[in-house]
Amino acid sequence: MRSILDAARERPGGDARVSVEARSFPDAVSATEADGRVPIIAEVKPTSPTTDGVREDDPVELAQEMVAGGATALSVLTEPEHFGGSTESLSRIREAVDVPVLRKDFILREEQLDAVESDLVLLIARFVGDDLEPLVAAARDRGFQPLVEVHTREELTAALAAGADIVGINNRDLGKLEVDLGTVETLAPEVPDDVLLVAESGIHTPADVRRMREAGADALLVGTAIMDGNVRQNTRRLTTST
Ligand SMILES: O=P(O)(O)OC[C@@H](O)[C@@H](O)c1c[nH]c2ccccc12
Repeated sequence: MRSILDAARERPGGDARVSVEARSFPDAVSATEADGRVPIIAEVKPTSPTTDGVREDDPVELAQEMVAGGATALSVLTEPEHFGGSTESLSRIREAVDVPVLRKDFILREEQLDAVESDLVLLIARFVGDDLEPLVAAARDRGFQPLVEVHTREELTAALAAGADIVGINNRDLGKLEVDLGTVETLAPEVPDDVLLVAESGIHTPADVRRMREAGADALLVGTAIMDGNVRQNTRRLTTST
């Protein structure tokens, strides 16, 4: 199989520039907090390089179950070759729910932002390098709320310099694929208070949720632990683990 990045480099952009009216993620996070729940971004991830098997259920039904379980927002993989995602399922999901939807993909070039509408769009600092600042601006110009993903202190510095106001700290090292929840604990103190901090990956139990919240995460991005089994119950268990 081609590497994720080789595949991403060749993926086309959209035919026309999109202009989205984004559902506010910060507002959704505040509303969840006011409701006494933990803000969780639940991820629709049919498969991944670190998961066994493929989940064949209708992605729209999975998404609706996540919202019924109290998810604040959804993350939808649109990468086709390694994660079983599609831009089409993202569009169908976004139509079917009211919560903000994050497009999870490996965007490297501005035109790739035009492949599909979403509320948030993921930009991975490690992969975009020096293009981060122009991509953040290009995403905002289209109405997207960019979520900039980092894993190291250098990437966090670059994300803040690029003007990111929603930062995801990935506990998974995308090079080695190893997960360490200590990543968020180490880097969270460096994130300014006016930046929304999302803890990503490797969060499985209510104890993990509490640990990431204590470290300072405003919201948590959870894939595997929600996709594995009863999606609504799994989401509920994590959104109520205060
Ligand atoms: O399944 P997990 O460990 O809960 O992780 C979810 C999410 O953080 C992970 O899918 C992810 C984080 N960053 C990414 C970048 C690309 C693809 C996937 C990801």
